[in-house]
Amino acid sequence: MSARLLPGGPVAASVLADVARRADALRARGVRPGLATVLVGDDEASAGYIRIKQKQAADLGFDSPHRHLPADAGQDDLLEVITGFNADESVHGVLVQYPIPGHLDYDAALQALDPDKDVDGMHPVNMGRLAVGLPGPLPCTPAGIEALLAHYEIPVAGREVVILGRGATLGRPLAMLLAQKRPTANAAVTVVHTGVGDWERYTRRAEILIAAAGVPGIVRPEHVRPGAVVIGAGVRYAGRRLLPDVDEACEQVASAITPRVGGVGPTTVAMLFRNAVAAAERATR
Ligand SMILES: Nc1nc2c(c(=O)[nH]1)N[C@@H](CN(C=O)c1ccc(C(=O)N[C@@H](CCC(=O)O)C(=O)O)cc1)CN2
Repeated sequence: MSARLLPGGPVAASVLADVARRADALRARGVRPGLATVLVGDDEASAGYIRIKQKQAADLGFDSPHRHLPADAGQDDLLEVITGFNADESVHGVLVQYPIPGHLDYDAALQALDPDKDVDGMHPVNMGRLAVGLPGPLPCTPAGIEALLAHYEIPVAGREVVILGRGATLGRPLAMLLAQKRPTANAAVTVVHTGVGDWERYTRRAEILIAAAGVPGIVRPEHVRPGAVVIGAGVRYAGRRLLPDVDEACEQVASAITPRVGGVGPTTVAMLFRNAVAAAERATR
């Protein structure tokens, strides 16, 4: 068997088309959506992602003020930039590009953000909203995965979804999202992690297996139930080289699978803009 591929590009395009319509409607009533970005240090990959986001912002007609702090900036410098954007009414969304230099505290920076401007959906208030089912910005990669499954009409409701990985940015919020009572979710979700000695006992049961461990090549064909849908969401980088969690050979066992490059990744950026346009709509209602 060779699995059907599930590229993220068409999913992202459809989300961004909706964002473009909503941004046009905002501008028609005099509101230009504003997405601010913050980069600390000289990480080449992060600078590249910021450029992608700024280009996308320009294409969608967003303002995108940017602050680049030097690698030796202090926590106070970072907090000053964040509180400045919090107070700026022309800025509806703010993101601090991850990673930041090791001497800085990312969680503290996140907590300094106005939760209503948190376009990454990672502020504890927004995680809490997700946990209790209140509306709010959703973490981008989990939201991208839900959108990808819906786009390819892969039924999720009532099915056995196993997530390998319990990280705060991916596995944990994704479990909350896919267990919610909505037509594109409503699954029987299990979260397992690599600290569980026999984690493959769980992954082999999955009708939909989502690899979110960040361990290159950890999911091999023998860990996959034949005919399962496999979503590769966890990645590591060696420099700029992408090292996915899912071994290529899983294509021979799965019925459908995300490509190793161009799978979940592109949906993450689209969801960022969906959160940003929603923040602008909320702030100017
Ligand atoms: N504040 C944030 N920081 C970071 C995030 C984030 O969502 N918010 N995510 C990553 C970086 N990132 C966006 O910022 C990002 C990374 C990768 C991709 C992507 O589409 N990757 C492609 C592969 C491209 C390649 O070959 O390298 C893919 O997965 O197919 C999009 C966004 C960390 N920081």
